[in-house]
Amino acid sequence: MSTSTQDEFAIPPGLTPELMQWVRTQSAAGVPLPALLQSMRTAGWAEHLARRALALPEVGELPYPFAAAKPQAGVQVQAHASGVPEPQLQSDPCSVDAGDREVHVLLSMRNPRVVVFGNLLSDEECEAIIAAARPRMQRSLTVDNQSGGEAVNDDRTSNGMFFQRGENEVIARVEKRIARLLNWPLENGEGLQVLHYRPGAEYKPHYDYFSPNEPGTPTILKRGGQRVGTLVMYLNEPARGGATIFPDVALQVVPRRGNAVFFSYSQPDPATRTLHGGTPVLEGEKWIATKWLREREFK
Ligand SMILES: O=C(O)CCC(=O)C(=O)O
Ligand SMILES: [Fe+2]
Repeated sequence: MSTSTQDEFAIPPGLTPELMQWVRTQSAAGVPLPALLQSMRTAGWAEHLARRALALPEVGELPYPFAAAKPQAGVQVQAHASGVPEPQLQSDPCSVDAGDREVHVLLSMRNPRVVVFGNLLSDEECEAIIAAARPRMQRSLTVDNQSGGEAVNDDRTSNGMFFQRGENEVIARVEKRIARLLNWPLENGEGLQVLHYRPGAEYKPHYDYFSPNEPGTPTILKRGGQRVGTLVMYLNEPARGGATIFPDVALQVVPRRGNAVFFSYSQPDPATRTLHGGTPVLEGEKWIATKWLREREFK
């Protein structure tokens, strides 16, 4: 008796036909899921009902396709098809052709959108990037009032430097590979940033997008718009500590040379659940290269 047509328009318990129609219209117009969720919260919908309407997993529940809930008709669960970088993973491949290299897919999470890649960089490329960055590292230390010496900065205790886009042959090759892997124009990428963490150094949890409420943000956005994605590439391996963590979903990515963690955010909003940080290095040191991706050309 039940047909797929009826299923498509079935109204989930606790929701109204008007609401579901609104969801379908908004979704078809390309409004991202985090924005729809926020609108429904603002309109007074209970969190579990708002999530039900959007076919989003309950807080603490596994995301689709692991959850029992199926997406509602017209709702794009893959809200990242346009507007943010996204690797080509629709056919569940074990590896992706990034032009000059087969990159392995090690983990794929939908909400937040996180993908862990293996074999993105060769050992030689990691070494070359560290060697070129090392003499240019800036110490992000502050003066310690107590000792008169230098003390580490509270939130970000690594040292860093930026390369120009395409600055040398290795950088240009890697940038081209990233553009292909993430289906995002090379010109929308910021210059590669290299960070070096010594024991005790960390990067406290933060968002990579520019907070809409900060006075300096409009000026920053003139150069290419918002950040919409991040690729953190591991250039070496600390002996202990130094993982990249996503506290909202208790995910911990362990640094492994040549691997990378990618995440995207379709809104500058905590609803994207892309809060992340680098835990303190406990033993050894940690080198990473970060590529931030903007909405438009970054000049
Ligand atoms: O050190 C890490 O693993 C995270 C780095 C990070 O958050 C960033 O570069 O934006
Ligand atoms: Fe970050």
